[in-house]
Amino acid sequence: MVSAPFLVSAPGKVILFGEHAVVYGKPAIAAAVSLRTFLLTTRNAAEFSDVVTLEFPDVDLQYSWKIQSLPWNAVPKRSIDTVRPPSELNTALMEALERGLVAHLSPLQRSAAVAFLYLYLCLCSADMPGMTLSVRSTLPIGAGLGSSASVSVCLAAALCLLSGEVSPPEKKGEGDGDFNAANYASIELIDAWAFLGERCIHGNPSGIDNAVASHGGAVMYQRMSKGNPNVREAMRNFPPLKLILIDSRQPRRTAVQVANVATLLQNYPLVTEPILNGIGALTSQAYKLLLMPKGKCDDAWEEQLRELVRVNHGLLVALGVSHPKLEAIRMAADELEIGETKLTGAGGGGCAITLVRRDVEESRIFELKQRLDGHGFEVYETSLGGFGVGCLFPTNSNAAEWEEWEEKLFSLHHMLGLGDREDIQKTVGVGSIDGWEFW
Ligand SMILES: Nc1ncnc2c1ncn2[C@@H]1O[C@H](COP(=O)(O)OP(=O)(O)OP(=O)(O)O)[C@@H](O)[C@H]1O
Ligand SMILES: C[C@@](O)(CCO)CC(=O)[O-]
Ligand SMILES: [Mg+2]
Repeated sequence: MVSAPFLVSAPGKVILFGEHAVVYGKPAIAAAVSLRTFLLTTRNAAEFSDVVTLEFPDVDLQYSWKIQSLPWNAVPKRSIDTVRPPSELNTALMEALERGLVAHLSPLQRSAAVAFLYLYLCLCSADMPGMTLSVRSTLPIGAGLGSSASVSVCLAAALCLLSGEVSPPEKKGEGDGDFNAANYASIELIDAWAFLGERCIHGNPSGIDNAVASHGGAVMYQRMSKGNPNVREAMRNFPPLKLILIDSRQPRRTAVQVANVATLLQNYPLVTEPILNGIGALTSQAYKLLLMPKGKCDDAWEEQLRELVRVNHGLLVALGVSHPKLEAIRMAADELEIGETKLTGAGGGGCAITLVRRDVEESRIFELKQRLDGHGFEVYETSLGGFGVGCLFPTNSNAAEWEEWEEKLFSLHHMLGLGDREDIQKTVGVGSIDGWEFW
């Protein structure tokens, strides 16, 4: 059990191949991005010791609940011989939460508040002191980069730390290499709780987004049925890919896009199943390509990868999850012969990625960026495959910085503009403050 204040952080992700099909048990490939969510947990002052406060300034939400008035009676009893939470939400608890506690909030705010309350009630107890949990993200919200999963992972990590379900990361010992069994168990537990947060936010998640946000790096992920453990293959020697990440700035909700594909599958199973199988098959091909030793990543290799990007996007269009703005991005990149483009994440708006040909001159990339900017789209600079969930505690040596970034992160109570985002990344970014520890 740790005491506040402390900070946790988790990354967003880019899905390179396989979104939507991954919900139906097909493989998908995703990597962590350098844009991240940060969650600060602080102890409330004495006059607020009986409330838990949630501050989600990115979605304009600040709300306090009296701890004693929360529906503790509806919380399912945990089985004493299982550490991991069940993978299904408890219906009685969900009903108790949605009945009155969050009814007045907008859908954007409500799903995040429900995720928080669900995890808080399951992981904490009615006698916990009053706390404030403040969340800020440098990820665009609802744009396909896994903002919901990075929030869920941060909530799960903070609440697991508060309740003592996980301990802060252990320093890796000599001979441990990258692996430490206790840290691995902690990440698995945070991931499992975050999956329930994702369920609160978008109904039927595959689990790939929270897996990447908690473990970091790049993974091939496959959801298994009938209680079998999901496949999560870390892809360690992920080749450096030249990607442009573009946000169409068309808002959409993953829950809606996933539900639309479910309806298509229900109405036209004979048509939709082969599309999902096709996405699964092309992802398996891409997986083999991405595992090739560096020496074999020649022009032909690159060409095949780009082809798979193009086919993947075509199949997503067939599923009905593209958007005219995403098509405009794809057409601009096609016209300038920059590479192949696909939507990433749930689609219906949000982001696209262009896998850039290695031989393209910088001037053409510059022109693409200018055209996209003219359409009001936003181009992100990000690197792939970074750290997963981590935490930072104030120490004597970082006390001065602690105050500086706390101010930077949490005093800006408005939606992030690009300037703010870059500023925050630079100031608080993992790697720029000493003391961040990763499980
Ligand atoms: N910074 C944030 N503060 C509070 N809530 C957030 C924040 N970021 C995301 N959320 C929650 O996540 C929801 C958006 O999640 P959604 O799954 O629709 O999109 P995404 O995760 O950005 O994209 P994708 O799932 O395609 O990767 C919001 O409605 C909100 O509930
Ligand atoms: C659309 C989807 O496949 C990816 C969202 O990032 C949904 C999921 O896997 O949970
Ligand atoms: Mg999401």
